[in-house]
Parts: sequence; structure tokens; C-alpha cells
Amino acid sequence: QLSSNFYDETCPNASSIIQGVLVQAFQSDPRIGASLIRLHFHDCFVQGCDASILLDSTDTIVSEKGAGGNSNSARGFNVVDQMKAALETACPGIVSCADILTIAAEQSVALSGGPSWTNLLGRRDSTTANITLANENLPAPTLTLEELKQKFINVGLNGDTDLVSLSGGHTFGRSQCQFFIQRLYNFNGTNQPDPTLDTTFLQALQALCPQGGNGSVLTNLDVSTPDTFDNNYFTNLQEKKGLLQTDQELFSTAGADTVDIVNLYGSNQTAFFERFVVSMIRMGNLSVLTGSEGEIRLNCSRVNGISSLSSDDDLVSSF
Ligand code: HEM
Ligand SMILES: [Ca+2]
Repeated sequence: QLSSNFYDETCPNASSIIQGVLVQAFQSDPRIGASLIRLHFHDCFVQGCDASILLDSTDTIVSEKGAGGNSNSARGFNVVDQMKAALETACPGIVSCADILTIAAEQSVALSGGPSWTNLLGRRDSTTANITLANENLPAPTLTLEELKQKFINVGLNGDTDLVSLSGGHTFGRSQCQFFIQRLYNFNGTNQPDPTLDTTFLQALQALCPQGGNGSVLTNLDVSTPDTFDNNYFTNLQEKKGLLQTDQELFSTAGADTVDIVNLYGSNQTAFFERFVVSMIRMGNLSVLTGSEGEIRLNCSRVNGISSLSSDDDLVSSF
């Protein structure tokens, strides 16, 4: 059972310590908040919010960092490590890496102009990772709306308000060309671009992402206010200016139950913020480890009790 006062006695400054590192990181990287909320999302969708995404590979662990949705894409790990290091100095062995991701996600939203809310805390860290599940559960940007809904339902969220609210996370941050280029030239084998893409926006994206060009070129997920957490993501969708196929489908799929929700959020930012908070808390509660389950990792990228020597070979050669 998570609680809002979990660290009140054991690490009362946990939240402000995390915020100090985050504010510092924002100075050199305006994208860091977006990257951190995405880490929390990619953590929670794979065996729950247990910091499994942060583990590096070892003899017995295959890191989720190599999964399709994370490889050459997930970022911000170094800032999480800085947060953990600062917390270990202030209150050793107390604050879990899974809670760091949760708190950092909330603060990233708040510092970018979005809502703030009370974090429920007390998650513990996994001793395992699951790259197979990561490949299965993390949604690809080329899914149909039906497939997208199913990914959310599979982890215990719903395919309407949770899906639309949380997709609003694309109100900030960046995407590489490779994740939307299928819309620009030959959409679904039609030899035509995606018809649900605004023509002027299409031309700009084609100029940025030429066929056969560098797929890692970045552009803003929210074309109108790229670094602000607001409801413009939804007004963009109403104007056929969603960047990812999975973004635009929420509005452009005829008859879908997501259309009315996009319209509500597009016309009422308060409604978006309120429901975003509800869905973030629901996502943050997915399959959490509590009590004596799991552990409090001392280093977020590895489980406790593993020496830095990773194999017998290292031992032999160290004598
Ligand atoms: C609904 C299904 C989703 C799909 C298909 C999806 C897909 C993607 C893709 C392809 C990128 C670009 C990654 C890159 O270029 O390396 C991205 C970025 C991002 N996603 Fe999602 N995403 C989804 C849901 C979410 C949710 C639920 C959140 C948070 C609540 C979120 C937050 C973000 C953020 C903030 C970024 C920018 C990260 C950065 O700039 O580092 N996404 N997403
Ligand atoms: Ca996880």
C-alpha cells in the first residue's frame, strides 16, 4: 500500500533533493522533464513501476534498455543516477529508484507548466528485468487505435480516458524521424502520405525527414508549444498536426470513443489536467512492490549484493 507520507520520517527532504537535481538538469537540457516522465511510463508498463527499466545487463539480467521502445531512444538515466546519489548521501538506503522515477515525473510536469499533485510513495525496486515483456508491452507509434487501446488494457489501464489523457504526455519532448516517417511518403502502401496529416505540416516534416535520410533527426512532439505542458497537444490533433500516427488516430479515427475526449481536452485545459493526474496516479500504481517485496537498490542500474566483478574470469585475473 502506497502512501503520501512514506518518507516523512526517514527522508523528509527526498522530494526537494530530487527537485534540486531536476532544476539543475533543466538548465542545460530543456528536454529532460519529457525524457523522465517517459522513463516512468516505460517502467510502469513492464512488470509494474519497479525501476526494472533502470537495470543494466549482467550475467543474469537482460536489460530492458535494449527493448524496441527504449533502445537509442530512452534517455535521462544519468539524471536519475544523480538524484539517487544525492539521496544516498542524505538518507542512505531509503528512497527507491521506482519512487524517484515517480516523483521526477510529477515534478517534470509541474515545472513545465502542468499540474502538480501529491505523489503516492513506498514502491520498492525489482531484482529482475524483462526485455521480452518490454518488447511486448511498450506501444509502437505505428499501431492502429484498436491495438493501442489493447496495450493499455493489457496492463490494467483503460483504452479511452487513460489512453487519451496519458497520450497528452506528448505535449512536450521530441521524436526522431524514424518513428513517424511511415506517414510522410508511402502510408500503408498507398504511395501517398497519411491523409490525416495537415499539408503544410506534412511539407515541413518531409523537409526535415527526407526519404533515405538520417532517421535520428529530432523534432517536437507538440508543434505549437514544444516545452510547455499544456493542452495544445489536443488542439494540434484537431488541426491534423499530431506528430505520431498513434497521436493523430485518437482524433481522426471515425466513430472512435477517443474523439470526444480529445475535443473535451482541446477546449478545456482544466479537464485535461484533472484527468491526466488521475491517470498518472493509476499508472503509478501498476503492480508496485511494497513492504518487504523487492529491495531498495543502492545503485539504480544494478541489484544489490552484486560486486563490480561480473564474472569468474574477472576474479581469476584479479589474483
Ligand atoms: C500511447 C502510446 C505511446 C506511443 C506509441 C508513444 C511513442 C513515443 C515515441 C515513438 C516517442 C519518440 C521517441 C524517440 O524519438 O526516441 C515518444 C516520446 C515521448 N513520449 Fe511517448 N508514446 C506513447 C505514450 C506515452 C505516454 C503514456 C507518455 C507519458 C505519460 C509519453 C511520454 C513521452 C514523452 C514525454 C516523449 C518525449 C521524450 C523525450 O523527448 O525524451 N508517451 N513516445
Ligand atoms: Ca518496470
